[in-house]
Amino acid sequence: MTKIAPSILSADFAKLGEEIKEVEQAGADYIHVDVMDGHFVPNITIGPLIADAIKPITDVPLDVHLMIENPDVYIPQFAKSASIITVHQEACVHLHRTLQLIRSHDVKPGVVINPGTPAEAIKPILTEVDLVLLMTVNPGFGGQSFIHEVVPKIAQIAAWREEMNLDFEIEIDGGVNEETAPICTENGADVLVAGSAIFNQSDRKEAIDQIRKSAEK
Ligand SMILES: O=C(CO)[C@@H](O)[C@H](O)COP(=O)(O)O
Repeated sequence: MTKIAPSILSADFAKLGEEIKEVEQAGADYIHVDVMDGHFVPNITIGPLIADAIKPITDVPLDVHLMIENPDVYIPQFAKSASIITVHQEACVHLHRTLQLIRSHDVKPGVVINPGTPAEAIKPILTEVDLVLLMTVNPGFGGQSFIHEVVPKIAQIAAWREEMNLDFEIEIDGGVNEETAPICTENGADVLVAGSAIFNQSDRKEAIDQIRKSAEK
């Protein structure tokens, strides 16, 4: 079954705990936590203190997406709460070492690439990851439109996964909704991140169910 990861970037931060409880009860598979530093991306969001505060209120694994420069500095802090930590290929000077650092903290390592980065940039490290996250918007903000030109990269990563006999998950993030979800899954995606398509709806269960249903058509 397609996994759904609500992105709390689009939640109401004044009642974050309630928002997380609601998507947990609505069947979320991961809670997607967008960490932005105002340098790698033009926005500032969540730090390790917030991730630590979220962790005890939910049984859903935290999928922490680091959109920050020098991620190695913050990995030990986020490792206290995260089940998965993803780092950007574009932000890592020594990507292989950074992925091993994440695993050394007993956290699943994942790699992310921006829409403008070719799939080939991460081919040499696919053996090191539990998850590949393909951005279908330029990172920094929720509510943007899905960039369709990324779709062939989903299929390419899925083909390499099969050829190399690997079993990492493929996650898609940005502009995912009922219309774009099936495009992702028919090309090999397993996990769909959705922010505005879930949190902008009053009935979060209905929103999650609809995205999942359309993804599995
Ligand atoms: O990482 C990001 C944005 O940088 C995403 O996780 C967004 O939060 C997704 O929001 P929607 O496009 O689903 O509204």
